[in-house]
Amino acid sequence: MSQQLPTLEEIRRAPKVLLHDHLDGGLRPGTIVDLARETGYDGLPTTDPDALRTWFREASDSGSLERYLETFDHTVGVMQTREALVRVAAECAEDLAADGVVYAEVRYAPEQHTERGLSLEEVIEAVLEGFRIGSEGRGIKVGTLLTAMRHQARSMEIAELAVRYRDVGVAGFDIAGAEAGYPPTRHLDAFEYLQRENAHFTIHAGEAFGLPSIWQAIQWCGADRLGHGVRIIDDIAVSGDGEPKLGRLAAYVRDKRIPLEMCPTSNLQTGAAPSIAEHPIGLLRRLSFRVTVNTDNRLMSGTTVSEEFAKLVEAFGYDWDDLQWFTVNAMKSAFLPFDDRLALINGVIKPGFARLKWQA
Ligand SMILES: O=c1[nH]cnc2c1ncn2[C@H]1C[C@H](O)[C@@H](CO)O1
Ligand SMILES: [Zn+2]
Repeated sequence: MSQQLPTLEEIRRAPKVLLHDHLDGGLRPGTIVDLARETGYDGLPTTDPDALRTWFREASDSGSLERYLETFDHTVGVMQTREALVRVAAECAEDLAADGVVYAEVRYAPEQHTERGLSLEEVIEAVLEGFRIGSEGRGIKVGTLLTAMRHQARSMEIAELAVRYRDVGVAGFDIAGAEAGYPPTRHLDAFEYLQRENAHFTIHAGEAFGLPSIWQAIQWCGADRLGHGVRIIDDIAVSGDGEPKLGRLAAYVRDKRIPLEMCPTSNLQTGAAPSIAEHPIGLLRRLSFRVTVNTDNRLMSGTTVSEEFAKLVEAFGYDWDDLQWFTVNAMKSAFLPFDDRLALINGVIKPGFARLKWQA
């Protein structure tokens, strides 16, 4: 039985979907070193790419989201010119395609890339250009999500840009950054505006703060999806007989099929979960929540979508049907028109998994 479980090599060949990946959390270490040199950024902890890769992993293993976020100073620090943004986005598309990702939504906060004089529009256009270059001929489609930082006050402006660029590669909107102390309702005007505009958005919620954050994201702000959402587990009681009982919020999330953008390795690093084997994804999958599997930050977590899947296979014994279920869940939850989602599910994902299952 166990030898039939998907291997990392096989998983890499499966057509995968990634909904939660930060552009500034996925740079190649060598590119960071090049860009630091080219742009005169002198804050890197080391200029040796291998040592830098290790540094990011270790510095992100702090158990605190706030400390984890400090490592982004260095990636954001080198992403301040048009050339740097084009390169980083193009390489991101290349790396995802090389991992077998067929559809991705990659997010970043435009407001963090204007230190050297770029306008928000120039930032957005550079990233779109990079994704166009990196995706071409590689069997991947990449959309972007514009993120507003939750401790800042620019969400309305960023939301307006998400609407303005929605037909040319921007798929939606998000808020990110430290969660405790910065509730989603702080940005209610931006979310209400997006709803009036029939636009899509996800909210980082239920990662470093609990149920009130998830409740606000859904019931006040109207989020289409939840970034992480792991703390929904706090509204599920498992009694002595092992039978889970859902509270009202957990039941609502499941009944409404609200997608959970789960990022297991990232959660271990920020202390949102103790281990992969104890990660709430196991129970949430069993209860048929609309769970999706994501990377969050490939550099900080030293991971890929395939590696996240492989870790879950190891911890929970997931088979090809489970991995296909996560993938179809993600595709159903994408901020893409319904017929495009269906075309990818029926034309790419199901045939791709069928081939792998047949070979296994
Ligand atoms: O997991 C996360 N939670 C909250 N904020 C995050 C996470 N990963 C990255 N960020 C922040 C840091 C980045 O600079 C920003 C935009 O991508 O989003
Ligand atoms: Zn994130």
